[in-house]
Amino acid sequence: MTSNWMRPAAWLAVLATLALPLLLGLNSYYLHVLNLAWIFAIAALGLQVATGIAGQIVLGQAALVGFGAYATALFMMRLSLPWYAALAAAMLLTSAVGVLLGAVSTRIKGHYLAIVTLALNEIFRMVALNEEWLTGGPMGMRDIPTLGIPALGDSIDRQLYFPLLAVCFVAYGLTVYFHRTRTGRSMRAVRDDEIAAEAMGVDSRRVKTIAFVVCSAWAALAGGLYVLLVGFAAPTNFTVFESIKMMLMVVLGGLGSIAGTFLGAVVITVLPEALRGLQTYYLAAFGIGVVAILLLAPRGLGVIGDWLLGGFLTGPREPVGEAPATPLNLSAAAQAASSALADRAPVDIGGGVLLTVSGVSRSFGGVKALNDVSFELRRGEILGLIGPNGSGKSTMINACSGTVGVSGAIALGTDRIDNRAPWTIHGHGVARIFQNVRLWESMTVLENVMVAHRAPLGQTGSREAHSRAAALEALSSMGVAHLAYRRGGDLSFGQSRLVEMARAIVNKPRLLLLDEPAAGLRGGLILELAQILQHLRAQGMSILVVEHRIKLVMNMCDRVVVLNLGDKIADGAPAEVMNSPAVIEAYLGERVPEEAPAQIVHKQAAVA
Ligand SMILES: Nc1ncnc2c1ncn2[C@@H]1O[C@H](COP(=O)(O)OP(=O)(O)OP(=O)(O)O)[C@@H](O)[C@H]1O
Repeated sequence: MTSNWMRPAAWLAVLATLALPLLLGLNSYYLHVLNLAWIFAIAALGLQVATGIAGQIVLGQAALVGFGAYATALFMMRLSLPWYAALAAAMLLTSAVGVLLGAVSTRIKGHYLAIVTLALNEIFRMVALNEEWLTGGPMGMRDIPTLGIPALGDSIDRQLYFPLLAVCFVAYGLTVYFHRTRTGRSMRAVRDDEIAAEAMGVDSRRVKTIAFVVCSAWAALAGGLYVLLVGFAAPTNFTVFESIKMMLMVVLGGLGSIAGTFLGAVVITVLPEALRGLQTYYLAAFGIGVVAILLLAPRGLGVIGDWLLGGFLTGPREPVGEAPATPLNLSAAAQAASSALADRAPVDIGGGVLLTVSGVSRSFGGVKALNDVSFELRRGEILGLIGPNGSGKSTMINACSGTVGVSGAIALGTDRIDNRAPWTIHGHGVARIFQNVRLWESMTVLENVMVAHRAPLGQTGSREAHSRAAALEALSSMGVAHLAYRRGGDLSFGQSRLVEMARAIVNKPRLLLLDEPAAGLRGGLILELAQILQHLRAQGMSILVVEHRIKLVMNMCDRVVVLNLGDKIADGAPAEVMNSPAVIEAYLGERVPEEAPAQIVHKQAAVA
């Protein structure tokens, strides 16, 4: 716990340290190095957004900086634009390159994308060297008008010291704000787990494109400021070595840490200059210095930077409920559920069909995971989807949520949802939980739920405040509001499961797809969960639930569909289905017609 005065005091110390070089009259060479540090800090910030925040590895940032530098110079020299218009135009043009990179990233992922972005350096070098009429070739562009402000000092480095620092701070401030917006959260969700993000309504293509646009815009700003400071641009200023240096700034600053990036940029720019006295050994000493910092602070300098930013990164924190005495406690939520149920008329499940699955098939190599499966789920119904291991249950949940493609048709009401993007299906009112819990581990529990929330159209007031309130309400209904500010990765399996449930119900979906919701929960909690599902149904949600515990299925479900080796083998009321010889055979591998459900339950108990 830090005292209230420590953070403001640290900020004052940081600001004083930044002002000191100019106030002490440091010579122009050192001021130049620091000016380059502020400029590199902006370029590295762009890289941090794409790589650290959105998880898209970019190894060609220097090419984007160079593109921005040349574009700024060309706009000023060939089109006679004033510097600010040239800089803005260069940022726009480089952002268009970002849009292209975004399009590429939807097709090429991970390390392959890194290789593609590495090629950017070579493409830039070839064009800059060979298109002499445009770029000046190997000699580059010289005599670019620099940005002098004579009133601020005798040399250009003195004049631009504070203005460059101010631009850098504005860029960092905007990015910190962006980090906690809906788009910033979605980016972090895509980075942590893209499949879960898409299933929770995040359009990953859009989010990645925005990340590349921000990355390119900040790169172009850095490139433009660079030519305005030094007055020239040559291919050798923007090589693959510079790209690697910027990646080093991001890694040293801590992947995902905005403030850390600034510290990383300062260290990587200033350290080699400070070690110049070692002459031929200075690069070796620089390398050793970087390794030493990473050994001492494996999470990067962001640990310091993020502490300085404190609440700015996560936004306001409203008080949340006390942690219950036991680690997990659903009883309050279950009690609320049962009293709400007592107040209601019995649910009408005769309100027509909500989900229609017709002739759905899906194969993985030679394995037929689903084979011409058809069934219906009525509005207000809890439909159990059961079957032995490997029978195709999860594949069916994946097909209904858009995570896998299928042949055949799946319709929600009158809308076809088969083979549609997961975020489109989520927009139709379908939410899910995964068999293996998939929270976004680096984000807080509250952020996890807020990512999935969609503010209704015509909503008055702040969308952000509305999302926070809805997320807290969903967490309360699952009895885990007290975990709101814990990191997703710090929860037990059972807690994660309940948070995932809260994330799924935050929009009050029309259809809830639950893949083994009781897995990882203790006995008492399972019964309470069953009560809560009844409550959700009473609120108008229809539920398709995969469950292995037959007793729970018998208690909770209105109807049951049974799969075996991809085929549908039964469909009907639980008791009737459990007495079906085909089901008994599928579960027990033998024909035992009498007391069948009891035997299946008994066998499960023996296995458990
Ligand atoms: N992505 C995939 N790649 C290859 N095979 C897959 C994939 N997903 C599922 N399968 C195969 O499809 C079959 C059905 O799998 P699925 O996970 O849908 O079954 P399940 O009924 O949910 O099983 P469990 O109860 O064990 O979770 C299995 O043979 C599985 O190995």
